[in-house]
Amino acid sequence: MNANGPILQIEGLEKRFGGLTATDGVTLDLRPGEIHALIGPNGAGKSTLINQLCGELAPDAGTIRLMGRDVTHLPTHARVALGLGRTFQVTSLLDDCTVGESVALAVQAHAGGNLRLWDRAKGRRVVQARAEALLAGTGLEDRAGVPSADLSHGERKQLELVMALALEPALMLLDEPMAGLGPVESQQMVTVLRGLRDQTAILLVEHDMEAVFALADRISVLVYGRIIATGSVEEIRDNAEVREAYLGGEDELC
Ligand SMILES: Nc1ncnc2c1ncn2[C@@H]1O[C@H](COP(=O)(O)OP(=O)(O)OP(=O)(O)O)[C@@H](O)[C@H]1O
Repeated sequence: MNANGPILQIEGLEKRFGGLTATDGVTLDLRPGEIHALIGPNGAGKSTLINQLCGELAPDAGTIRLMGRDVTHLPTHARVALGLGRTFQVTSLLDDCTVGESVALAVQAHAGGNLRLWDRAKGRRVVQARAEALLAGTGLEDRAGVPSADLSHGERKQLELVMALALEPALMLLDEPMAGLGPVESQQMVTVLRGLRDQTAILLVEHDMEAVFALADRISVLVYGRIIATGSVEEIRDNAEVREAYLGGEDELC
């Protein structure tokens, strides 16, 4: 793969449900280190697109390339092995585990057989150190001993993100990371996501426009399954077609 080539290339992707075209010729790319937001009204086809990228839905036409590799017909686990990471709209944590244990489990799962290179004690220290490094700067550093069940909604979202990052993905698909967060938690999540730029490219599906404008390098706008515009925050804010389609032309996109 070309190191400066796109992390993700989607070309002419199509998905139909009976007579409804939920993904209608979507072409989109993600560059290394980029936060690319995907916005659009309810029912525009954002989840359908994400599910095709994950391998949970098979497209009817088009291609998906991950770091140059055609993954269109690969199963989810093969895409994950190639560097695809994701979080979910619904939290899916192990409530019996503490924050520290949860992250350590994810680190251990990723390290797999490599841990056998060391004796048990050394292996545990390596996992522990990596888990602490992942938690640093997330707002969860001081919560390592707390059971996941006792976390606030915002903290659970952060923990899921950290666990997904333990797998060192080249591309993270984030499905509404701000959903259900209060203003303080949202701000914290924005800070955490901004800090991830060096680690992974991010495709961010998000309704919270303040967060999108604060984070996105580029924004793509999906309406009725079609991308009607891709551009910088300023370009999208000033785009009359976007305002018309997204807000019924009533107001500025703000
Ligand atoms: N499994 C399915 N079978 C039939 N129609 C579906 C299916 N999944 C989604 N759709 C339809 O496809 C269109 C796109 O839905 P999708 O959930 O992808 O939109 P979305 O942009 O994610 O919406 P939201 O912002 O509300 O989550 C909608 O009209 C939806 O009803």
